[in-house]
Amino acid sequence: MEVKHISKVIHHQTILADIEFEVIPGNIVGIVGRNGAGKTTLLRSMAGILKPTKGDITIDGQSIFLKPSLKAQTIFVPDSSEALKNYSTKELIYLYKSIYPHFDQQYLEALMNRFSLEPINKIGNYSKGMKALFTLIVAFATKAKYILLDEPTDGLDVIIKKQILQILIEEVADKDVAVIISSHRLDELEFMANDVILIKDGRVDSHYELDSMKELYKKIQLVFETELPEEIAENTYVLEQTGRVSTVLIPRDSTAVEELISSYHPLLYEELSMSLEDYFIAKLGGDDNV
Ligand SMILES: Nc1ncnc2c1ncn2[C@@H]1O[C@H](COP(=O)(O)OP(=O)(O)OP(=O)(O)O)[C@@H](O)[C@H]1O
Repeated sequence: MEVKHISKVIHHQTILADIEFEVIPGNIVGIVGRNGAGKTTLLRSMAGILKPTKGDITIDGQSIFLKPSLKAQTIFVPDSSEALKNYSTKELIYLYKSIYPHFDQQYLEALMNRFSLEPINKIGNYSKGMKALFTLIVAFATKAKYILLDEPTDGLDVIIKKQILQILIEEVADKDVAVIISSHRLDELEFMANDVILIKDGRVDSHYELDSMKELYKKIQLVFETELPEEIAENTYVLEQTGRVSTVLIPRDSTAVEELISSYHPLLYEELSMSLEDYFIAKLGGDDNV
């Protein structure tokens, strides 16, 4: 799937501006950004639900807006299953079968069994976690190639989250599908996604393959006789400072910053492993929820 320079303007407000990237089956792509950055609008555009003001979404080179049958290769799972709450599981399966020609009911039933989900007369009566699991299982049962998930693990307990992560990873490893996830949970994305796209004010601020991103920065712990020298604070990203102990990020290839640090003779200089979360906190400024 190619996202080709899409822009979306709603009521004279630019929600998305010139977004471009490619999604290759076999990958999990994380879309991160602060509230209101445009993640949901982007996912809904990729599913063909919203038509961009400019640009196009193509699958194998063909526009999903000019060839609507291609939309059956995508499924968008919203962050709240409110819209589905009055359906029974049976009705929902019937509905999805009519939209997705390759819907795999056997697979759905096998996964429902595995996660002890009984068929129900009203999906709204499932617990929040069961609803999330069920909608995810249904999404994979559609056999769509591009699964678009809006905050799939938001508000779920650790056990359900693990189950969801497990299904995601198994699906992508075994089948020719791509999963595109918007999430605030950077620690989970780090575990799952190979590709991370940071959206800021409707634009792609940065797009990194996880491994190459970790090569850009170095996380170090520093201890000085007194508190962190101001000159160092100004030339690094300070992640944390407790008394004389500071944790900072520095560009990996910057000898100038390394020299600056050593000129202050730290009592301790230790490299720590860097997480995706560290990077985004530095990039977006001091907020765990990007
Ligand atoms: N139909 C609409 N009419 C007017 N404004 C809209 C519409 N849809 C989205 N917006 C605006 O576009 C911006 C991006 O919204 P979007 O829901 O895509 O962001 P998001 O990154 O998914 O946010 P969140 O993390 O809070 O879900 C917001 O400022 C929102 O108010």
